Amino acid sequence: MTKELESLLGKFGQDAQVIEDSVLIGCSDQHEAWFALDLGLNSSSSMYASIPKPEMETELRGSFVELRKALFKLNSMDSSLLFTAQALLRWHDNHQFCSRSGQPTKKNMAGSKRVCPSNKIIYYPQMAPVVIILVSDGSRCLLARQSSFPKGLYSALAGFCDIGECIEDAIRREVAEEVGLELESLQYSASQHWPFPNSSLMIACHATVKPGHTEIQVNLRELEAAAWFSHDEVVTALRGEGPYIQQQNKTSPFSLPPKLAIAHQLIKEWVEKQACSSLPA
Ligand SMILES: NC(=O)C1=CN([C@@H]2O[C@H](COP(=O)(O)OP(=O)(O)OC[C@H]3O[C@@H](n4cnc5c(N)ncnc54)[C@H](OP(=O)(O)O)[C@@H]3O)[C@@H](O)[C@H]2O)C=CC1
Ligand SMILES: [Mg+2]
Repeated sequence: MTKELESLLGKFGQDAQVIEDSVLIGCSDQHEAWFALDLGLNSSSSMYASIPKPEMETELRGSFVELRKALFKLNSMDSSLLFTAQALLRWHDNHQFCSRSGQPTKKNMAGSKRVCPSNKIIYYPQMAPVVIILVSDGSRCLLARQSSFPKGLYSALAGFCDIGECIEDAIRREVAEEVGLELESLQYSASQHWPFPNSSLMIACHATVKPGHTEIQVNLRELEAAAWFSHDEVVTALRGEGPYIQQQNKTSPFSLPPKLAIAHQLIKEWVEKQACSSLPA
């Protein structure tokens, strides 16, 4: 495989030395190590900037796709490898220098850390903890959208944990800040590594509001809109069949995050719980 990569880089006039910038992202069932290498095709300042993207696509008989867009097509194993690759390669790119000495840092072979040769400080890749919460009032769930989301897409509330905060406090604060609601109960669901915008550890929970306390006050500095959605509306959106919703005098199909996003799993879990609780005893 290294030979194939050397020959590919050679075709584009690149030195095989760049392979040393690769990072270990996993291993196959047959114990073959998998590495990722950033060819820097999108960066004008990169040392690989001379590699023309269209020619590389022709050579590899494929096309480069933005990772966020690929989310709609990938399976969970490929996405997990690509998420690790994206997060780790970006971390190395952003930690080229020691923040104490200003000297260049050096990557270890696997790419699991960088060391400053002058003062021996070790830098490890970091993930920011982010809480993601699906709030329910018993029969409806609360979904919100930011202006940067694709039209009509609503997701669960999310936010970065502040320093010194536990997960429970971060959840209660984020929900209060973004929609002005007070939570009654919390239940952990699952977690996910998420490489956007940098490496985050998404911690997903279900939450319920105090009975009768359902009035939303949308914080328009953080969100474009937030609303309660019924079980039927969410089921229809999960099937990809709308319904249409009114948004800034325009109608857009109401849609939910892609299957690989933990928000999708939280929403699906909520729908299943609702269906079970409505069954006759
Ligand atoms: N996988 C999934 O299913 C989902 C993932 N997400 C992810 O969750 C993340 C957080 O959601 P979001 O609602 O944006 O968060 P927040 O509600 O915390 O709002 C984002 C703001 O928080 C501040 N902030 C605090 N700490 C950080 C940090 N470590 N990195 C970046 N910004 C920070 C920034 O404010 P300032 O600019 O004022 O400094 C930023 O603009 C997003 O990155 C998103 O990709 C969200 C929904 C679903
Ligand atoms: Mg938020």
